[in-house]
Amino acid sequence: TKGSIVAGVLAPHPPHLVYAENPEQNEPRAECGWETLRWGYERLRKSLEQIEYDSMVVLSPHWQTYVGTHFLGVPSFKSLSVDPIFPNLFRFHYELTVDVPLAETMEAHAREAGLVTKMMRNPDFRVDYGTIVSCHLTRPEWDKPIVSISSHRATQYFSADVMQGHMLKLGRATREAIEASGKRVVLLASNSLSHRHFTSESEVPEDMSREHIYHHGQYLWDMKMIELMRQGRAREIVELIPDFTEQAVAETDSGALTWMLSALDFPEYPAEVHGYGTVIGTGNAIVEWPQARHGGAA
Ligand SMILES: N=c1ccccoc1=O
Ligand SMILES: [Fe+2]
Repeated sequence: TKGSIVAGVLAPHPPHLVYAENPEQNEPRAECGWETLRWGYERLRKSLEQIEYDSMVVLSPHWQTYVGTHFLGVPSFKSLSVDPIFPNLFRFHYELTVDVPLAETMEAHAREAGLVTKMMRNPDFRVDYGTIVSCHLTRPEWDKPIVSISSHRATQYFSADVMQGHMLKLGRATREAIEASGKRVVLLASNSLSHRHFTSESEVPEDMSREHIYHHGQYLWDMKMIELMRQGRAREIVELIPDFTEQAVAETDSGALTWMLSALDFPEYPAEVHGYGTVIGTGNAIVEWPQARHGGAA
């Protein structure tokens, strides 16, 4: 049977959200924090309970590669992930499985589409925190295999437009690979939206009296992009991403959102916004494109 993408999710990865959840895998403990976003992830999880799927595929801005797009290619990983900037918030003992056959099919389709690709075969590789946070908040049971895709640095090396071109191709290749695999897959674009942020931390990191958008202009950009999502205007979102990336210092620089909307073939139905909130001043939206409820696969 032909495989399908059953949902696409904008699934931001601030480690603060895992810190505040107090899961047993994370060493630090919090007294509260970022509840509106965490409730948004609860609404997402409830929505995803309605669908059957085999694997999750995530593109993470925090697995940064400099020569092409890499795919995790080892069946499982078990280690400790310490956030390089927030070791006081995120020291997470992860144990995960990888859908290596699906990753290999994706890598082959991407390579045939002319992209520079590589399978990552190092069993001692430390999985990045963006992959871990987005997968944990989407599926804390950790009972589904994942594929993790790196973000290359075309935006920084060349421009946001060069990144767009690569990600449009990678999205199409992802869709074709999933269809060929026969699997039901949820895609996760693991990025924040506007990304100017505070450079000093409160005495109590989860002190929500200190949490707010960094700058009014960032908020206006976030609301513009979210409104297009709600109106089912994915193509216009993608066309705006280079300006959004540059003017809101947005984490769409990673290519993750472009990749996902391309893989979904630019849905024209309204996306479901499960929540929006700031984390150290950055804008974060949890948004679901329920593909299976709109005529199935992309
Ligand atoms: N994108 C992020 C946003 C906010 C806070 C921390 O880490 C992140 O990686
Ligand atoms: Fe990030």
